[in-house]
Parts: sequence; structure tokens; C-alpha cells
Amino acid sequence: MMQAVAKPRIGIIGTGAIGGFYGLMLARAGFDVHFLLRSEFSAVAAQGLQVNSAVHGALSLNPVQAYSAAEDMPPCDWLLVAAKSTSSGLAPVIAKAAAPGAKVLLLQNGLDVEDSLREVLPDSLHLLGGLCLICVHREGPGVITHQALGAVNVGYHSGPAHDEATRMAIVEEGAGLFRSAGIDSQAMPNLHQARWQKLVWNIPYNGLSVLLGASTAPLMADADSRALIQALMAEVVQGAKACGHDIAPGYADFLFNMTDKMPDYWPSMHHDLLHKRPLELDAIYARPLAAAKAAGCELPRIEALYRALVFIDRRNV
Ligand SMILES: NC(=O)C1=CN([C@@H]2O[C@H](COP(=O)(O)OP(=O)(O)OC[C@H]3O[C@@H](n4cnc5c(N)ncnc54)[C@H](OP(=O)(O)O)[C@@H]3O)[C@@H](O)[C@H]2O)C=CC1
Ligand SMILES: CC(C)(CO)C(=O)C(=O)O
Repeated sequence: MMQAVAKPRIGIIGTGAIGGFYGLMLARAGFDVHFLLRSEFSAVAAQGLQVNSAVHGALSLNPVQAYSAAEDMPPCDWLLVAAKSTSSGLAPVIAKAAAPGAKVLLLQNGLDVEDSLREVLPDSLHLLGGLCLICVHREGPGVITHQALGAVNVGYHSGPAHDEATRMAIVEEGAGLFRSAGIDSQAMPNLHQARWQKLVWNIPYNGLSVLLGASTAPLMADADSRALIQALMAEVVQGAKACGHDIAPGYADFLFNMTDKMPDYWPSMHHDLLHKRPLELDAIYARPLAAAKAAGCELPRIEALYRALVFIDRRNV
């Protein structure tokens, strides 16, 4: 008789918009999902999680296996880390919730976000990066609005898998988790290249939403902001190329046209400004600028945008 293979146990480290959305989808698909929360712990423990989705309809999860401390979580085979890249002290939290040989998937925007976590993570844990192509935000405690898209693309960063075949098998396993929850997910052979590609969208739109106080619809409706977005996108492509990553011709246009068709959207950096949280400037701006500079490439428009955002971020307390 064939033995049923147990589904992996999944832990969500940081149950905000991204963690709450994907965690809820995985739990509804039958996975054993455990959610670590901070400020919204009491609300979610009492009322559960709710996702109001323009794609999937109104979804809820109640009760939620919610925790306010990682040491109370059972050992998880997969940990989806969805705290912002500005969060510190995540490694000990992850180590407490990890089963031996666990796979840690960092769901954050930005460049090289895995590097600083790797330095402090136990060597026995696999570290992967996940790029979320989705428009979600927190509406209130435990309540998430999902406006559009949803895919998560997964790539291996580092850890005990040394040969390519083992790494790709782990990446496929991760992508398979999402696919079995009805979420599009592709394995990415080159995580670093994929992170540069995602920045072609995040560098212009995240920053301009904060600097100009405008969501995607007004940014896309104005000839001057359209030109600025395209110029910033072109600089990201240039920076990626200097760092050895050729982004396909037409990719920036594809993202630009995709945004024209998206519902009006405020990027997550705008929500951080609104709630007086630190902006993800290091991951989305400082690191790509430094990487390009080290490769001999100046990106003056991105640098100017970055400096303006640093000014805003410092005063946003
Ligand atoms: N929102 C989106 O549409 C997209 C977001 N991204 C990226 O995904 C990442 C997550 O973004 P998003 O979900 O929007 O952010 P949110 O602010 O909605 O969620 C972050 C969550 O992490 C929690 N958290 C932070 N530190 C800890 C900790 N030490 N212990 C427990 N919980 C913690 C926060 O808790 P608390 O409530 O206490 O702050 C919050 O619930 C970012 O890097 C973002 O750039 C990528 C693509 C799209
Ligand atoms: C809007 C979108 C889909 C752009 O890639 C996104 O994922 C983000 O806000 O970071």
C-alpha cells in the first residue's frame, strides 16, 4: 500500500499583507500553517484573518494558529518571512521556528536582502528568495485587501544544498506549495537577476508614490510622470547590465504597459509613509546604487530620487 506523504508544515514570520495573504491561501489549500504576529496578534487570535480579494472574492480563516512568540511555534519545514526588509533581529526568530534543515523563503522587495540574513542564520537552514508580483495591503488588523495579480517566483540563495540539481529540486518544491494553493509560481534559476528585474518596477513606482504623493493611476495619466518613470526604468536596466544582468529588451515596456492596465494602486512604500514606518530605502535604492557604482556605473536619476526619499524618511517619525 502506498504511504501518503505528509504535507510540509509552514510558518509565516510577519503576518502583514504578504504573509497574511499567502498564509491564508496555503491554509485554505489544506497546509498546516502557523502565523507569527506582532501588533495584530490579539485581533487575529480573536477574529481570524480576512482577505477581500478582487481575484478570489472574500476569503476568511478562523481560527488562525496565531503566535506572539516564535518559541511557541511548532518546528516548521518551510518558513515564509514576510516582515519588511527594514525589520531587524529576524534570524533568532527564524531559528526558533525552524525544523532541522528547514527552508526559509524571504518574501521581500529589494536587492541582496538575503545576504544580511544569511550572515546570521544557522548554516543548516536553506535560504531562498521569493519575488511577489501582487498588489495587497493591510486595511485594518487582520484584514487584507488584494487588488490584483498574485504570483510568487522562487530562487535558491544559499545553504546546505551545494549542487544545482538539489537546489532546483528545493526551489520546485517551494513553487509547488504555492501552485497547489492556486497561486502562480515559477522557479527562478538566477535569483540575483530576478531581483534586478523586479526593481525595474519598484524603483520608479515605490519612490514616486512617496515623493509625489500619487498612486499608479495619476502617475500613469500625466505625460511628465510617465517620462520620469520610463527614464528611471531605463536607469535600472543600465545598472543591472553593469552588474552583469542583461534584462530582456522590452521588459521595462512590458511592466510600464502592465501598470497602465492595473487597477489604481498605492505601492507598499506609501503605506509605510502613511503609518510612519521606516521606508525600505536600503534594499530598494541604496543597495542597487552601491552595486552599480562598484561596477563603474552612475545612476543619477535614481540617486536623486533616493536622496529625496531619505530626506522624507528622516522626517517621517
Ligand atoms: N504589499 C505588496 O503588495 C507587496 C509587498 N512586497 C514586499 O513584501 C514585503 C512585506 O510587505 P507587506 O506585507 O506589504 O508589509 P506589511 O507591513 O503589511 O507586513 C509586515 C508584517 O511583518 C510584521 N513584523 C515585522 N517584524 C516582525 C517581527 N520581528 N516579529 C513578528 N512580526 C513582524 C509586521 O508586524 P507589525 O504589524 O507589528 O508591524 C507586519 O505584520 C516587503 O519587503 C514589501 O516590499 C512585495 C510585493 C508586493
Ligand atoms: C505592483 C507589483 C506587482 C510590481 O511588480 C509589485 O509586486 C510590488 O508592488 O512590489
